[in-house]
Amino acid sequence: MSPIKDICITGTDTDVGKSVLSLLVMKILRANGLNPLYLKPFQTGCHSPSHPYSDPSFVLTLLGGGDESKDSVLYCFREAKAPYFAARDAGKKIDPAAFKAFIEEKRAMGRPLVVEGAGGALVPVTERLNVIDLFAKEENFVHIVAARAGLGTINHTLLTLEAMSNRGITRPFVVFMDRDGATDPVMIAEHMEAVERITGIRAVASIGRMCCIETESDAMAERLLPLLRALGVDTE
Ligand SMILES: Nc1ncnc2c1ncn2[C@@H]1O[C@H](COP(=O)(O)OP(=O)(O)OP(=O)(O)O)[C@@H](O)[C@H]1O
Ligand SMILES: C[C@H](N)[C@@H](CCCCCC(=O)O)NC(=O)O
Ligand SMILES: [Mg+2]
Repeated sequence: MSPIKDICITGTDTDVGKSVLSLLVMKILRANGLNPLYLKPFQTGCHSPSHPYSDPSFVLTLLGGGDESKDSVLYCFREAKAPYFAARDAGKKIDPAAFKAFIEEKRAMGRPLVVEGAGGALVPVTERLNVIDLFAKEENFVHIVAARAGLGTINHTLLTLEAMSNRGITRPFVVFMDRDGATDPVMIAEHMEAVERITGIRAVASIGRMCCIETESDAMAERLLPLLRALGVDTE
């Protein structure tokens, strides 16, 4: 058993910064004495899990240490599409039971899991199930929503939280990602205010643009300390 709950990272969209947030979560967990395992069960748009454009390559290279990228992916499909369509193009189907078994196998390693979705919450993985359906079926996960920081995010964030709530995920954490560094901090505060007023969920952090992720991510990861405390990790 890992000392904290495993973590699922869902997005309000593709390209919002889930992989960057996964990296920061991995870093802050490591900095606080844990040995997390990053998983990207459904990777699309790549030839192989260790392809330089894959999310595991991005996260694990910046994290340093051994290359676990092959072990962190369950399905990898070449087309840069929703997993269901990318699998279909390859003449394959994604099996939800295989996803469950994959998570169980990784859990048995006793390391906290950091599991990144693919695209946004409602992206299809099978004909009938989407990313958040599969995540919601797993017990004892905490859920983090990576939300874009810019204008339009109130709507996308609330829709995502509603979809999660409809599947029994009622208390996710929200992190606003200012990927382009273009959003006025006052506006980000307003996004947080709107989300909290309407859902009761308080955003735990906002992440600013890093000009160089390699050199700035350690410091940026510190912004997730409130999240760690909420997860019950003893922080130094
Ligand atoms: N805070 C940030 N500072 C600098 N660059 C960022 C930041 N957040 C995200 N990016 C960049 O934005 C792009 C999209 O981010 P990322 O790959 O994390 O998105 P994603 O949500 O994981 O997408 P996908 O759905 O493909 O998994 C990447 O090039 C990433 O390096
Ligand atoms: C190709 C992207 N990078 C991503 C899949 C995004 C699907 C978005 C589908 C949609 O919402 O229209 N793949 C992935 O995260 O592995
Ligand atoms: Mg990603």
